[in-house]
Amino acid sequence: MGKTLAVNAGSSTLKFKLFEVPSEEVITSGVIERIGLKDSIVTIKYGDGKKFENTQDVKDHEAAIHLMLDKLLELKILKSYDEITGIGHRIVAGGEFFTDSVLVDDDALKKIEDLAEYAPLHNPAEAMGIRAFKKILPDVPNVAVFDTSFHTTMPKVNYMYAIPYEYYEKYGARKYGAHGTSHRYVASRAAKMLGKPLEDLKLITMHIGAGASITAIKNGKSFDTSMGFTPLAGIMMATRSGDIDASLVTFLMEKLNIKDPNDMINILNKKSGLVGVSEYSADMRDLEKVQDHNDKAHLARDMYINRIVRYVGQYVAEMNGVDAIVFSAGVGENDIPIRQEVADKLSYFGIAVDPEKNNIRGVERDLSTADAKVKTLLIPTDEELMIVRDVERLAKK
Ligand SMILES: Nc1ncnc2c1ncn2[C@@H]1O[C@H](COP(=O)(O)OP(=O)(O)O)[C@@H](O)[C@H]1O
Ligand SMILES: CC(=O)OP(=O)(O)O
Ligand SMILES: [Mg+2]
Repeated sequence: MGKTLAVNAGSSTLKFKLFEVPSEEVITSGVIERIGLKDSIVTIKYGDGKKFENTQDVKDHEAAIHLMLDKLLELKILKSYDEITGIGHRIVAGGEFFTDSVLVDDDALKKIEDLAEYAPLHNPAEAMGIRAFKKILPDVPNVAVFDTSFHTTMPKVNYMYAIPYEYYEKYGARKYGAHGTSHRYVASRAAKMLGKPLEDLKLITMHIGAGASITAIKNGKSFDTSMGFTPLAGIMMATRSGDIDASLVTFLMEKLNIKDPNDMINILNKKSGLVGVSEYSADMRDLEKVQDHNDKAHLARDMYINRIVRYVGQYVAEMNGVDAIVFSAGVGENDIPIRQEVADKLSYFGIAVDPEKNNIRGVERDLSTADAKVKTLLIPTDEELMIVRDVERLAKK
């Protein structure tokens, strides 16, 4: 018996769950949303139905980690940190180096920090989280669970870029993808909901939150995914551009008189996507509220939908078919009109969502109409459960 904490640092959020192990009972679950924006939202569920909620500014992930640690004691969820017997950390980039989760020693931590170029918005904050725990609990095992691991099954034809081959060999310039822990989880749930072995299915899983990616899963394995060398590629996101013509980078650097390429990448990572186009907000909730009288907010939502539809179409073609599509993560679990519009635009494939079934947030449900040829599923993701299982598997070795 023990308590394992799963820490999941996203680009705009810090999520955490404290589990009783091995029962996997959730003792506490918390989320700090809108990190770095005005009015961050802190929600912690604990005890028998108790809930702590507060709106306060949380300026970065370091502040979020400290807030989480303080609240665990303040709310008397823990008497002391010593009750924690294992910690699992979500790490976005593992490159070709980490094909599975690992127990974090000094070498692994250094490697995670060295991989920062592969996920600049994520790995530094996530490594900082590991360091924070190593400091307060030096003898408790930390396990790193990588977003990229699930995608290591992608065939070469799908992960290679059409650039000189030696850049792949020398520098690891290839597609790695992200959100693998989430895609893996929702795919296994989808197989259960469909009552079929995962190995027999073609699925398209849409993890659409602040960061967003779409994965083609064939025979239970990641076959292709929309994120690239870093999580900047693929569909449009909260603050990230998604796919653009690479020539725009140098063209805009010249126009904007930008000398440091990192400053340009920073614009594409942090000032683009929904917030860049709408000039209003990175949060879909804000855009939904104003879209009727704000043309740019409306355009941003329409572009977001268009990019999802494009990728689903691409993956239906690449897998030569699809059995089900899955909506998950912040937008996928909560934005009812976006789910409906995406499905309506994909009707050619036999995708059809029943508006009544779709009128729901955050629960597992088959949203399809009775005559839909391809199922549409709503599956809330649970990266933390996958993380805690890997802690159990590796810390006991
Ligand atoms: N009720 C809602 N309606 C529409 N969008 C929502 C809603 N709740 C959350 N979201 C969207 O989900 C995003 C957060 O997604 P999430 O997957 O939790 O984040 P992260 O990518 O940081 O892990 C928010 O930025 C917001 O756009
Ligand atoms: C990889 C990534 O974009 O993660 P998140 O959605 O949590 O920001
Ligand atoms: Mg996330």
